[in-house]
Amino acid sequence: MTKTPKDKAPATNAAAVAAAWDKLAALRAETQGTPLAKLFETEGRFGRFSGRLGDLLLDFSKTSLTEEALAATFALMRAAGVEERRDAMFAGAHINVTEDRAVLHTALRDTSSAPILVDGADAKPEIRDTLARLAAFSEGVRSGIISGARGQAFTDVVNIGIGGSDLGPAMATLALAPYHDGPRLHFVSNVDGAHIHDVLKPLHPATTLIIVASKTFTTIETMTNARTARAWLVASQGEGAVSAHFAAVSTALDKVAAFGIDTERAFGFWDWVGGRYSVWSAVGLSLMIAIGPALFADFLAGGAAIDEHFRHAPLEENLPALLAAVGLWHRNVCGYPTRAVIPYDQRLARLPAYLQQLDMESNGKSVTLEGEAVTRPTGPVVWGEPGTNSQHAFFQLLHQGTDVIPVEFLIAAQGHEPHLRTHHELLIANCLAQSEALLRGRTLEEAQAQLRAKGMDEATVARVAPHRVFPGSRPSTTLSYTLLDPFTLGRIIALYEHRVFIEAATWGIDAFDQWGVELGKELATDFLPAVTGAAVPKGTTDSTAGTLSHLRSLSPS
Ligand SMILES: O=P(O)(O)OC[C@H]1O[C@](O)(CO)[C@@H](O)[C@@H]1O
Repeated sequence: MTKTPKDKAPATNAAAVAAAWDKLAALRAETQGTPLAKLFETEGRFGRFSGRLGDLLLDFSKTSLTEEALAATFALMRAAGVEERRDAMFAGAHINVTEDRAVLHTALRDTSSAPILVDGADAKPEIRDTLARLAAFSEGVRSGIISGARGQAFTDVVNIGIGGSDLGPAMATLALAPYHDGPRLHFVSNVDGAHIHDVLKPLHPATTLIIVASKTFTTIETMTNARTARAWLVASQGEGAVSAHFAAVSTALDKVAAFGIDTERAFGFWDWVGGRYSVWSAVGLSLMIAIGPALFADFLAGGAAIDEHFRHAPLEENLPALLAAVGLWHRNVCGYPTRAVIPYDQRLARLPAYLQQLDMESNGKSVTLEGEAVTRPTGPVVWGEPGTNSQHAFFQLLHQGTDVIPVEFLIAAQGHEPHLRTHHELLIANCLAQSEALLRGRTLEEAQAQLRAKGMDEATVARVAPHRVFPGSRPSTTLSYTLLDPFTLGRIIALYEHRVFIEAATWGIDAFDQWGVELGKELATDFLPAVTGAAVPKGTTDSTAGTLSHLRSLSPS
């Protein structure tokens, strides 16, 4: 695709954008203070404030969005050029302006015959070819045809990567545990030696395959862990075993070769796939080995189904747009700085961490596409833990703390353990009860009545009742679906990807770079010599120098 100035700037209408923000602020002022429960007095709220796609249901009726506010949010998105920017992304325009790159992770899950042009060349043949090589390799490992240096089948696979080269496959592998029929999967990401030590300790080198996943193949954590794994393998199997026991996933295949990994075992991807969007690419190799290429194809198909929907459904019926509308309303209009993601699914335990990178690395930005300071808050803090565990940890603050924290619940109608149906019923009951309780709260009068009903004297009622008041009107959304299968996981991830995209496009920021992280990488490299004995870099504060000197005095000589 030819780069034109049009690629670099979305079609925004500044006056209309400003008017839409003003309208939203005015609508908020009108309705602020109205209890959320009161909104349900108007019949049909659930129907009007929910969106469906097949069995996916996004219920956002437990938010303070009104019909007018929702319409104003869509007007804002349109004025900000969200639809044009979406089309530009799918067309391969260089919408990642600071890195001058196309953004086409969606191409990885597009199995249609239509070509996808990246800088004038069809990307599809290479995508198909890589997918076929990944499938052949995965099947080989799963069947034992591809084996270790001494002919033993691989029982364990260790993916070494960090950030997008770890979180996606690690999150998805746990999420899809019921579908595993391949070797055991392990993930090493942290440069803390404890991580690789603990992962490798129970494994046997003769039956372990190591996948080094790194888009750049320069990330210090990954390269350090890869070298440690190599030494671990060589110590017991000899240098000659490296080619049989290592595979790599990267865009830098020259660096993979320089590391000594066989080119037959190297799987490429492209600079138009951002790290945090790369689980759909060869970075998903570990997942494919765990669940097999056919189910991996289902996972891709789930993503593609949301892409289709995102491209063609009007914003008013578009699930990513509905989720983004809630996000923008909460972040910018209501001023809530964080949002909690609470999957009522133990196997989605890593989803909050995955979404943290997706959302916060994408939208943690303070300048616009034009390089000017933003004038409104951008990405919120995203955090969470699975329910019901989180109920016994931080839900106290969600219910009675001084901050309003919108919650995004996820729940399946079915679990994978039909013999434990009671557990799943309890899970659903808890999820729904929490969203209802956050919404309704409990008034002082209700608290007092409850205590009186328990036979408490008036003095105790007066003392205890205030502590049992819940303000309520705490917003939440609930995403529900049949079962967390590969297709649905693909849909959930793509849904969130496009939500992040829409929010970024509305704010006019570049969601696809991560210069803030690059800064940390540079500084750590500068500090390494000082940790091992050299002088601290010039300009280091007393604070850092003092702590470093303390650590050095305590480290083994
Ligand atoms: O895949 P790589 O190049 O090793 O990078 C790992 C991660 O580092 C980052 O650049 C910064 O954390 C992420 O965007 C990326 O997913």
